[in-house]
Amino acid sequence: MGSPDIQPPGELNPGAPPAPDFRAGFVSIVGKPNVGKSTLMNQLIGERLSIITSKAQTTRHRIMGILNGNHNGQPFQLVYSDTPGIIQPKYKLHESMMSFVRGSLEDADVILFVTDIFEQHDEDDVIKRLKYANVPIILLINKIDQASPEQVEEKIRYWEEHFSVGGYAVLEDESSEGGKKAGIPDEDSLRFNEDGSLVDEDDLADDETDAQPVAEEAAPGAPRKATEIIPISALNGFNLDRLFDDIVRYLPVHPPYFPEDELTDKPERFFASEMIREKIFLNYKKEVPYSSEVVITGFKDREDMLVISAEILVERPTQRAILLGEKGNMIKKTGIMAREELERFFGKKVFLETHVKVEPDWRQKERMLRRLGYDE
Ligand SMILES: Nc1nc2c(ncn2[C@@H]2O[C@H](COP(=O)(O)OP(=O)(O)OP(=O)(O)O)[C@@H](O)[C@H]2O)c(=O)[nH]1
Repeated sequence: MGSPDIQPPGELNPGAPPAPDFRAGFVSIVGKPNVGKSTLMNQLIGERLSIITSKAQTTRHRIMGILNGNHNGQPFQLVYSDTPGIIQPKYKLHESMMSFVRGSLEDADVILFVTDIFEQHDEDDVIKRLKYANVPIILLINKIDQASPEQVEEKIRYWEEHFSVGGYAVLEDESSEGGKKAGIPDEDSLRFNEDGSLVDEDDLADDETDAQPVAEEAAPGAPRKATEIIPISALNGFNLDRLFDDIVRYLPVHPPYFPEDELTDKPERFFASEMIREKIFLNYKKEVPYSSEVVITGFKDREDMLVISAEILVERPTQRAILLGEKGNMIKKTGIMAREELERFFGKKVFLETHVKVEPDWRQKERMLRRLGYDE
């Protein structure tokens, strides 16, 4: 099963007024580090906007990905926000990262709370942040490709107890039929009543035929719970059609926020620095990736190629030595990998030059962090 099948926008003509039933909204993807938030966003968007590595805390910024489309006749614009994994801040950098999470939750029309099947973390800090968000929260159990149906069932039960389903109640409408999935475990067991008990599909059958989507708000100020729980595999695209149906259904009726041709709120330079940073995460161990930051100092779009200059900041001379490697071997390897990735992303030949510079304690310096774009 692949990513959601989305029709091109069709009636979204620039300058033309949007359809009266146009739906648009902000969807925030939040959760602990390394649970698969960036993988999910890239799958939902169909573009590789967010960098992905197997190391925790790869994402440092809030990255918006914009998707226009037409889903079962419903024109929509989705503005996804991939956010840094929620952690207890140790550095000023972490505080800024957490302020991106806060900002994305304040804007959200729908929240995707991503957990993974093996997660042993204590998610209380995530739940605390979600408690009073008065919008639908879809709790996703990711990486189920690595689990048995029994393990998935067990995890669903765990989440029913810890963040039980309730709040926004949405009835199925006919248009979602195609999006329903044979899930793991079977789909019926994933529909819940407000009290957290399972929905009896036979009871629903009569109502479903002419039911319209209904979003029932939780009482103002009441602590929020998950609106529903969906097991997924972001990597394999499993259950993402079903998730997509639900996201579109929860979107408010609203005109588009961004022009149709806009893919993201971030400039090209941002993606260039992120791709170089990703290769640093892949090639170096321990503190080095976490102590590194990439600043694009030159970005020239020539007819035949992109000429990109990047400065890699590290905190200590020893880290600079590691980054460079013996006779500059390591930085050369990283540069080649980054250049290849940049060429794929920009669809053009790239000339990349990198310099490694020591900037002591940049992660702790407010002024430096502001310069590096760590403010909302
Ligand atoms: N098996 C499996 N692995 C997955 C799945 N989704 C993500 N991963 C892997 O999990 C790791 C972390 O994925 P990311 O998407 O970077 O996770 P994240 O939550 O954005 O991480 P942070 O940036 O640290 O917050 C990567 O190695 C992914 O390939 C999945 O559905 N199945």
